[in-house]
Amino acid sequence: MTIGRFITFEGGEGVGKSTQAQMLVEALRLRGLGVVQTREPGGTPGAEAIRSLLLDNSHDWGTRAEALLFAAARSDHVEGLIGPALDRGDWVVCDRFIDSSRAYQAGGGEWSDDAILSLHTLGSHALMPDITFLLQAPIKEVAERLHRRDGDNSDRIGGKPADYHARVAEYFRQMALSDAERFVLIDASGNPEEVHMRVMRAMAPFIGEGG
Ligand SMILES: Nc1ncnc2c1ncn2[C@@H]1O[C@H](COP(=O)(O)OP(=O)(O)OP(=O)(O)O)[C@@H](O)[C@H]1O
Ligand SMILES: Cc1cn([C@H]2C[C@H](O)[C@@H](COP(=O)(O)O)O2)c(=O)[nH]c1=O
Repeated sequence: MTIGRFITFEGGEGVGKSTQAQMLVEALRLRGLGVVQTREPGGTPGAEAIRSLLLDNSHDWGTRAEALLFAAARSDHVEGLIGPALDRGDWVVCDRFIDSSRAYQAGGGEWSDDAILSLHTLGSHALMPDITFLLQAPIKEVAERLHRRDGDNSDRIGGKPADYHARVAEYFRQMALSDAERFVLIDASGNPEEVHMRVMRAMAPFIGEGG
């Protein structure tokens, strides 16, 4: 008998989070588990509306408004979807969560980690994932994937300068190193099936396949 777990995928733009989240959801469902698949910013109608505001290139939000909007979207998402799913005993697989705010708005931006976590306490009862997969792959490989998918287009945050994204990547890495119980570092290079195998190897103890 397994209990529902809250699993998040984190990492920089285009590293393969959505692809791996989808593959994990299918693998868990094949094992008969109830799984809710979701993403941030978004996941509920209210949070999806905030997503459009945040990522649309038509308005350049200041760093304060940006962090507050991400926290507001997350609050609606936790209250409307994630919390109820976990209460039912379902598994939740989420593409990005609080660690993205820590990496992008604190690591890449001007907020402190404490400030971001305080907003999370106010907005979302400080809910933390049970397992966080941090996907990492060489910049060149990821750039090729992004170019194949998006051409020269990017959203407001994806289009920020390379040094911003380098700070975000380093912050993700530091978070993972300082919380090795929750984070699992995944080598996201190679084809999607190879990456999925690495994720499933790390999942084995949680789904009773640890041998
Ligand atoms: N292991 C892989 N090898 C090659 N291509 C991949 C791999 N994983 C994902 N892709 C492709 O790379 C692109 C980015 O993948 P995906 O959308 O899963 O990344 P993401 O991290 O969720 O992106 P974003 O940060 O923009 O949401 C997609 O076109 C996807 O099909
Ligand atoms: C949750 C969250 C996200 N972001 C940024 C990261 C990305 O640039 C976009 C989300 O789009 P994608 O579908 O994952 O590419 O938003 C952020 O800055 N802070 C956050 O908390």
